[in-house]
Amino acid sequence: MLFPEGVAIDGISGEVTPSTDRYTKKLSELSGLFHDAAAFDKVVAEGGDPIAYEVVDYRKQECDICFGTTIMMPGQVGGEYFMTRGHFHERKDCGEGYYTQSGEGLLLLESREGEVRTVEMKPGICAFIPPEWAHRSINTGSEKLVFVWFCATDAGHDYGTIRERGMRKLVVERDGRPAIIDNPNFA
Ligand SMILES: O=P(O)(O)OC[C@H]1O[C@H](O)[C@H](O)[C@@H](O)[C@@H]1O
Ligand SMILES: [Fe+2]
Repeated sequence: MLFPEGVAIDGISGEVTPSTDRYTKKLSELSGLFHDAAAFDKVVAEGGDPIAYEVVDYRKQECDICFGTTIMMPGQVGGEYFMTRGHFHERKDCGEGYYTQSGEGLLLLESREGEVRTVEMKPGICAFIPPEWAHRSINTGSEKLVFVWFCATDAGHDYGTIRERGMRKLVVERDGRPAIIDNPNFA
């Protein structure tokens, strides 16, 4: 039987207390994601394989909804900002919400039909991710980007589609500001 509880979420650190699970993605685990492979190898080697992001869950299998935080470090690879892998949900009826607590970023979304949208990520903005839109978050700031996400417990992740062909757009720094450009490697 499940019991109600208040879960503390620290909007600066992203810590969830109590949490049920967590994982850390080191930059080296994101091989193939960034357009500049040589720059990627260099940042991994010279930066001591930094943490790119961490995900902390509050998830109970006996319940339909779950939530947690994603804590994204600032950083760049060949001018491209640190980002998450990006995924569609396995369940085609499942959307998601991302409520930014601190930092600044861009949520890059791509529909199955190939339409691209971005939603600004900053404190006070809750991004609505409809079903069947792939989503990738990108830390465009110089601080941690911390957001609370909530979705169906069994939404599932389809990483393969984005891993194999990338997303249509990249988010890079141009003149000190984020710019959305065509992905030259999009296949
Ligand atoms: O799973 P990624 O695409 O690497 O993104 C990292 C994580 O971001 C958010 O927290 C989502 O709600 C998670 O479901 C996702 O796993
Ligand atoms: Fe998701």
